Amino acid sequence: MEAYGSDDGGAWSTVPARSRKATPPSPAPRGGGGGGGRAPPGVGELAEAVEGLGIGGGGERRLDKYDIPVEVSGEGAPPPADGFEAAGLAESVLRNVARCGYESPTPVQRYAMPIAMAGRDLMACAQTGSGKTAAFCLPVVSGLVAAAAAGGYGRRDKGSFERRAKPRALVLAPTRELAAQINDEAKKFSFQTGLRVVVAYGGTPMYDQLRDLERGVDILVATPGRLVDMVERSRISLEVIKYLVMDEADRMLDMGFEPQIRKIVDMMNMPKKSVRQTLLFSATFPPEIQRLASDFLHNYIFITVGRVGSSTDLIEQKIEFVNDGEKRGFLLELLHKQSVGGAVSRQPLTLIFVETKREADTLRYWLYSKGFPATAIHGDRTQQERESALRSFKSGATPIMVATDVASRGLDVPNVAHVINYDLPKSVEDYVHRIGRTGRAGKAGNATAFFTESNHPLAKGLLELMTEAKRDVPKWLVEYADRPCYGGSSYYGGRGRRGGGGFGGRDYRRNSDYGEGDYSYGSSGRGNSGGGGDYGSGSGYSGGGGGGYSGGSSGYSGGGDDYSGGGGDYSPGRGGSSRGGGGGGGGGSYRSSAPPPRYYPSYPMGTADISASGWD
Ligand SMILES: Nc1ncnc2c1ncn2[C@@H]1O[C@H](COP(=O)(O)OP(=O)(O)OP(=O)(O)O)[C@@H](O)[C@H]1O
Repeated sequence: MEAYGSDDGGAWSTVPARSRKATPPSPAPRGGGGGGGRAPPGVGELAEAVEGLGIGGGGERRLDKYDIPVEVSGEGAPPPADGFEAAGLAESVLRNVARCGYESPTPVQRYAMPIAMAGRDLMACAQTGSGKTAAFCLPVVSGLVAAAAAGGYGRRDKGSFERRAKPRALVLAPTRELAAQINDEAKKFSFQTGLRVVVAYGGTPMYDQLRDLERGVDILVATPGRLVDMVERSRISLEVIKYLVMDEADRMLDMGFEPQIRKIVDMMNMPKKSVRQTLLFSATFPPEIQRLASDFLHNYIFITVGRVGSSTDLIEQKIEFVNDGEKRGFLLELLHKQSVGGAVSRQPLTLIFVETKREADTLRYWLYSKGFPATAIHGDRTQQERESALRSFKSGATPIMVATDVASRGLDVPNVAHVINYDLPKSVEDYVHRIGRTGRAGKAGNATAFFTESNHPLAKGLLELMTEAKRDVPKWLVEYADRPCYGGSSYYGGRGRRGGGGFGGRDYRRNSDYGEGDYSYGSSGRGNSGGGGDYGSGSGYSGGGGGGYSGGSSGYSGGGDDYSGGGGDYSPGRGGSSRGGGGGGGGGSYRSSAPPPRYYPSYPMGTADISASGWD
């Protein structure tokens, strides 16, 4: 295992060697005490590590770093489009693309748009921050515009006597904030097309959303709980749905959400899969979830854009071994070091993930007491507080946000400079999504994780992920990964019930004799081209060749820590699998005329937006 390099520099290749006050203990069997006398973090120890971060510096897009292997499987897939025009988007939609400042499509957009425009079902796996939202929104908007022009669907009923709204496109998302974000994007792409986009999610009074629906709807963006509620009250009918989209589809189909999704798709009068068009997108697609998902798809095409098993190269990742009692000290050091001009209140946008809602509040108050402008987002806060926290973070008024997994997926906050996994998640997939809140749309980002003894079951997955991302890996992580993990619940990342191997960036059908018409683009050859494994109950999936990372098992722990109640926000519940791995995409050849990223807010720092709640 010497190939993994030394411990000295930590995981960032840019970080200079530094001395540790104490080396992490050798992995011990569970219950063995763990920590082993590690000294508290010395002043300057992490600080040196942060030196290499480049947080706040520059922000130029690094688009030349990529070889983008692409794998397409399924029969009769149309070739990728070189530009938005070539994808055949309607004129009015092209104008909106230009208004957004998108000059050329991202890799996942190049491949996904022609497939969706050709009317085919699609399962698409591409890296965090690589433009998947536009990849599904643009063909849907364009398709509806074309159908309306051709008189295909007729016009929607505006203020009709029929009180039930009948959307033609339904986009499902796991959290309220993500639904709101997709709604904003879809509205931009629908500008001056005559289409109406409406959002429905829980946590807010239904009345306003119903009023909005009554004015007519073409594209409905919704969280599952609120949608079910509205359909059951006969306020929405799904009978003319032409497009069904699931963003974060692996989350939507894990054990937390699957029953609701089945109800929506199978029991609420939605046209059958051969009639509607179904598009599923995520950065992670574990094979067992792919298998479930295939129930909803008709003769679909699978694409994976980017290297199998990788997080994006744009994110510098570092993993620090800490004892539980040391976390706050380490965190303080990181934050002090990245303070702008030494003022603790002046911070680049930093997202700190913790395990529980209670911890999110505790840490937020503690940081605040130390002078750091911090807010928090989690499922126990009211929707108003959640939205206020996100706004305050986005604007930079409170540049530190402490979050549970409710913020781990999909949220696109420009210029998040640093994601800190104060508590590591239960699965490598969640880790991939969390760190994906930085390093988006071709910009660089940084991620730091605090690894404790109890994270032992995650070691193997993390090791493989970081190796795939060509990051230096500390020796202690290799040792943890090599050791059997006694007593670790299978739910926590290690190889467990579903077996190891694979990450979900590869079409599970290729393990059977399906696969005709498959083709691959690009270089690398890692992961994508290797021999398939076998998927089957109990045996798991062993993904392709050298690079496909394995690790992660699965399980469902019940009782998610962050279910936000009423209205369909997601309950992490750790359902589904923990085999993760970013599927690809990202970077590539796209450019934007958007202004360069601004890492520091330009208003006076430390002036947190204090609302009635006292914090947000
Ligand atoms: N063609 C493009 N040119 C420039 N910027 C783009 C382009 N397409 C998307 N973007 C920008 O890239 C950012 C990330 O896009 P998006 O949120 O769709 O990523 P994603 O792949 O859905 O990420 P995640 O997996 O985290 O949900 C957004 O700010 C979006 O505006």
